[in-house]
Amino acid sequence: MELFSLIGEHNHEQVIFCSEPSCGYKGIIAIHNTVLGPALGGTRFWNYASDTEAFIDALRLSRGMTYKAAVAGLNLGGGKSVIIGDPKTAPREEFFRAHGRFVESLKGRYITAEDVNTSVDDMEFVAMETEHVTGRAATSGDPSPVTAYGVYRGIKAAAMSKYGSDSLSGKTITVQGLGHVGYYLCQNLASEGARLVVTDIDQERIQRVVHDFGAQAVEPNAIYGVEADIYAPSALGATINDETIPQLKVQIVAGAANNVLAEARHGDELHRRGILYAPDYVANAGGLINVYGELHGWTSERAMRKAGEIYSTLLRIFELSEAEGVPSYLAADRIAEQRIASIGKIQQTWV
Ligand SMILES: NC(=O)C1=CN([C@@H]2O[C@H](COP(=O)(O)OP(=O)(O)OC[C@H]3O[C@@H](n4cnc5c(N)ncnc54)[C@H](O)[C@@H]3O)[C@@H](O)[C@H]2O)C=CC1
Ligand SMILES: O=C(O)CCC(=O)C(=O)O
Repeated sequence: MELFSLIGEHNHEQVIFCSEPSCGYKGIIAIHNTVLGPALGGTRFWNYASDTEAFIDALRLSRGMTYKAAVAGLNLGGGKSVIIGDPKTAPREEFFRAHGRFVESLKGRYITAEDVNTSVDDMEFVAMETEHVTGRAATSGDPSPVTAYGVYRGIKAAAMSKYGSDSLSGKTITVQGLGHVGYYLCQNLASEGARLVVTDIDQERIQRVVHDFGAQAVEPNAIYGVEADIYAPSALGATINDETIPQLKVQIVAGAANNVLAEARHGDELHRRGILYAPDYVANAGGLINVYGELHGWTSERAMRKAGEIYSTLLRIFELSEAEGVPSYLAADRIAEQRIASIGKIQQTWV
């Protein structure tokens, strides 16, 4: 593997490999682009099969954050970090304080927060070593309810574009992943009368959603073939791929997961089949909006209001996609790239 060719493929600015042998901590911090501001993105804790897999995940996730911040109109760049290890057995305080020290070494170029398998409690350990951490207990807390609300608004926008009405009452929605975001997403959807078909690899999480929202559960791999209106991927990425696309019997794909498309060409394929795709980084920007508030005077009302705007942002993207005859993921990318380019030019003036 040629490291610099991978870093150069999407113009990442910086990647740091971090190690603390005393506790076995191994982490990677990837900064994709800081034209709009410091790179903000959560920390994912995952038992990666290889260091290469972790490295590529950090690259893909951090790039997504650049686009997410740009389209949401935030003054943030894109970054993300991953910790390699078993989240069930690793010593939390040692790992997250070690991670915090490496975040601190970047002096604010990278700001962290929660992601898969990391919690508000973990961020408190990070905060013992650096101030460049958000999603703190005393301020904005767990971003997941805001992320879920934004995804819910995104699903409604997709319904409006596809069906001419944004009502989700009576619609069948499949939800994959019932963790921090997935649970609250189901709550939002159920409260509007949607019929939920759900899956997870964790039985307890399934039972909670079946019990609380009357959802029907299916096996993890059966979710793709369920006849439904909308598929909401809300676990890990790359679930829209060569294997799953032919199984889909839905009209809309809109969920919380980052990097839903295994490759860009899978977005082209959804478009070709007439399946409306709400670009992941647009639909799931609520968490970023929430933690961004921590840098600029956070209030719950402001975060929810701004996350609600995901509805109009997505409608704009769907309109652009239709007007220009391009897939929705490309329309979103264009909006992000235009903002980064134009603000980048303004900032060339020395002040
Ligand atoms: N937490 C947040 O505010 C934000 C999260 N996201 C993204 O949303 C997704 C979910 O995040 P969280 O809910 O925070 O993570 P989480 O770790 O709380 O939940 C993920 C859930 O997915 C399940 N899962 C894993 N593999 C699966 C599979 N193959 N099939 C079915 N279920 C599976 C896990 O058991 C877990 O319940 C991730 O892709 C994350 O990057 C994006 C923006 C913000
Ligand atoms: O929501 C968060 O925890 C911070 C932002 C982030 O990492 C994400 O949107 O994926």
